[in-house]
Amino acid sequence: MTELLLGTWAAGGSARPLTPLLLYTLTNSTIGVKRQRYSLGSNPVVMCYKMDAFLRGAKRKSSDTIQESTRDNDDDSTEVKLAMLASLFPDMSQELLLDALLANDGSVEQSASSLHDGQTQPKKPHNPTIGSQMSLKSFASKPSVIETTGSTKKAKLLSKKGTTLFLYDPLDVAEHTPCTIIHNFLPQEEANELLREMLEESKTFEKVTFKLFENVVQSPHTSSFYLATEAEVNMQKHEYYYYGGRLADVRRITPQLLLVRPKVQAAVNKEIQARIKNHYPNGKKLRCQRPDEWIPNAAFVNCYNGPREAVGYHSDHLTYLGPRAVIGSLSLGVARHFRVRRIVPKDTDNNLIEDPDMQGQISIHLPHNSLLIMHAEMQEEWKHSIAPALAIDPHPISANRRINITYRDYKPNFHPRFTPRCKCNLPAILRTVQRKKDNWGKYFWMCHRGNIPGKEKCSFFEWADFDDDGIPSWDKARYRKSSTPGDQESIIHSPETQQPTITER
Ligand SMILES: O=C(O)CCC(=O)C(=O)O
Ligand SMILES: [Fe+2]
Repeated sequence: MTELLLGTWAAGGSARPLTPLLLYTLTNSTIGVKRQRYSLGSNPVVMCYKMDAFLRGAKRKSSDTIQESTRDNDDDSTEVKLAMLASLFPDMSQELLLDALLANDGSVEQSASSLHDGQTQPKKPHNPTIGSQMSLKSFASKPSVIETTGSTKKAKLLSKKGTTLFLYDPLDVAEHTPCTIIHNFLPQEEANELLREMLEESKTFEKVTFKLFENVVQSPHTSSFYLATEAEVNMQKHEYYYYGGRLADVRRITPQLLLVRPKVQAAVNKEIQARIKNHYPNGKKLRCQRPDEWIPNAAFVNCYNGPREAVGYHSDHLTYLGPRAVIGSLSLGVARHFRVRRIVPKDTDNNLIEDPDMQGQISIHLPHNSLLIMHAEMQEEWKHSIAPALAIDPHPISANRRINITYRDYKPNFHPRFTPRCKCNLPAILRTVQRKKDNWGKYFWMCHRGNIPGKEKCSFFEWADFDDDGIPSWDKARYRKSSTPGDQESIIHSPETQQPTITER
């Protein structure tokens, strides 16, 4: 089946962008997907950290035993399996294929035959154009009761293996996911003005081009990155690395983005406190969560032009945000569905250590002018995606487009001048053990040079050491020594940081 799939897209030799599902086919080598050349001409390779979902399965040396043990194989292989099914059932939605896969315990063959025979009755496709706000309170379900990580009370688990739970009500979102959603976040005209501004900007956004195995491929949507000052733009372009490469398209913040920023900052900080009080054990922040104010000093802006544009399941990279990062994500224009699912660890015998229903997919409806806050437990323990849609409601201002602005707090003490460097002398990336029970939740640094075409990653691996407040061990030893005492935030604006400083390593 793999042969068939790859044969389909690799044939002919003419360059064409890969679809999201075909991208998934390349993410894992463990089930025997062959590496094939796929030429996209001479596009420069720009790496983007948001493409984690597509890159996670890049080849590794068998000698890297610790890294091997922290691999995220199952998650990747689900995506590969989905792509296989998609090649056989091109007219079926990803959601239905996933349902079939989950109902058949991950077997592609069984899923294919049940879909073929009509045994897996595809649920009536959820119509993403429905705008009514439903609440789970109207459903009398009998949920199993499971203690979820970081919750003060026993949360009712409503997600089910093999199904998608659709959430619309902010109270349901807060209870069943690590997110908060605020509808009608901005005054209407302000939201529309920001949307117009970003639509204009997005005319020059590009698909991120990156390397997958030995292939150069493109992301299934366009994006750009915004910072407040010219100094920050330069610093970002020259000092920060994303999968072994640098971001080419980094821009100065626009007037509307600037106007909205303090509102996002105030709302996110308020919601962080509410989350801590109402959802975390003993009303205390999580270990490694920063106690200081969340400052949105950077924004990734994504544009999804039409229902097929998407982003695959991934966790956002913590390399420059630090552990337990919080992200404020503003949606404008066409409403789309934001999918989240828990990463459930396995024991040494590869058995799930939790109720399989914990892996059930949850879909959060993101209408125009909604602010979604991904809380501190999100990136380490959950994955998220924007799935391709069957249909969309055109928006009066943006037609088929959705704009998404993810405001992020780049922490000065996670600037690449301070983070560990691998043996290739590149800043390492920060990851978490997600799939394995052993060392689950532990942070580590590793090389990501293997994502540069023609380059191999090195064997660098180092457990990360953060204190209760998420402050890295080098903070005292290195960071404080070389920054203005008592003024850590100033480092991000400091002209001296425009010169890469690697002497301390
Ligand atoms: O478009 C969205 O809502 C999510 C985008 C996202 O996950 C990202 O930028 O990392
Ligand atoms: Fe993301």
